[in-house]
Amino acid sequence: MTAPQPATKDHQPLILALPKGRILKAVTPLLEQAGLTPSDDCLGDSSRKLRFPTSNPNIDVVRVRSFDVATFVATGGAHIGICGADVLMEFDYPAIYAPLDLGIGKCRISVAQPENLPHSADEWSQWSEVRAATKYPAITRRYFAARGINANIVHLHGAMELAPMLGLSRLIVDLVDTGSTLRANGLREVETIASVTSRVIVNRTALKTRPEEITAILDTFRAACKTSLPLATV
Ligand SMILES: Nc1ncnc2c1ncn2[C@@H]1O[C@H](COP(=O)(O)OP(=O)(O)OP(=O)(O)O)[C@@H](O)[C@H]1O
Ligand SMILES: O=P(O)(O)OC[C@H]1O[C@H](OP(=O)(O)OP(=O)(O)O)[C@H](O)[C@@H]1O
Repeated sequence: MTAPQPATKDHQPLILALPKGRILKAVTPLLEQAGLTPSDDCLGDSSRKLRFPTSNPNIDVVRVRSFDVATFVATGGAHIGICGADVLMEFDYPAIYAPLDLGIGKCRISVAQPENLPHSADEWSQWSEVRAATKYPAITRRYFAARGINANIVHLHGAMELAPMLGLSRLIVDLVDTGSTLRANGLREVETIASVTSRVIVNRTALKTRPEEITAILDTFRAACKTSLPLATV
């Protein structure tokens, strides 16, 4: 890649949307490898700033909630982003192209229920309705609809594991990695809906209007992934 030239009035920096939290930590070594090190205050919690320059004068980073990364990229507010496949599956935005799996943020999205209930998904074939707590209403509806079951959703934004014990729902649909959060709350995984890793995502229009710059960034991420993948796990 040729040395990046500074952005000018007529040539605005590309915006890369990153999720705060665990993915930001995991992706930092990849950003460094890709020559996109954000300014120091991007990684700390003390700054109230949300937009940061990087070591590449043509690329600025914005730090947003993980679900909002997809929305910023789909609407064109950001040209590129990094987010979990769970978020992409939930929104299914046609404006987003997800060309690169970074292999970080590995987990799965699963259905879980209290340990003391019969735990075979076969039992569900008897049901026409189920109440499920989740922050993934679309994924949950689709999953149960494919089995002929109408899912009544209790839409939460965290602590889904509390829902069955407090009578909000029979099931939850949530992310599982080690399974320790489920176990600590008397739940067990019944079925995996999908495996999840984090992807580099691109706004399709931006890819058409600024193809060389975006392809160059994708190439640097690809190269960075090859060299640092074994270290870059959440
Ligand atoms: N336990 C986990 N193990 C590995 N990856 C995870 C785990 N939980 C979440 N992820 C991945 O990290 C992404 C961000 O999750 P994180 O928990 O950091 O944010 P969040 O709490 O969902 O976001 P916010 O605080 O913005 O609502 C998820 O979309 C998923 O792809
Ligand atoms: O299987 P485990 O290794 O226990 O990981 C699963 C937990 O991780 C995520 O929560 P997170 O830690 O991000 O907290 P929050 O979403 O409730 O804020 C997810 O929502 C589960 O609660």
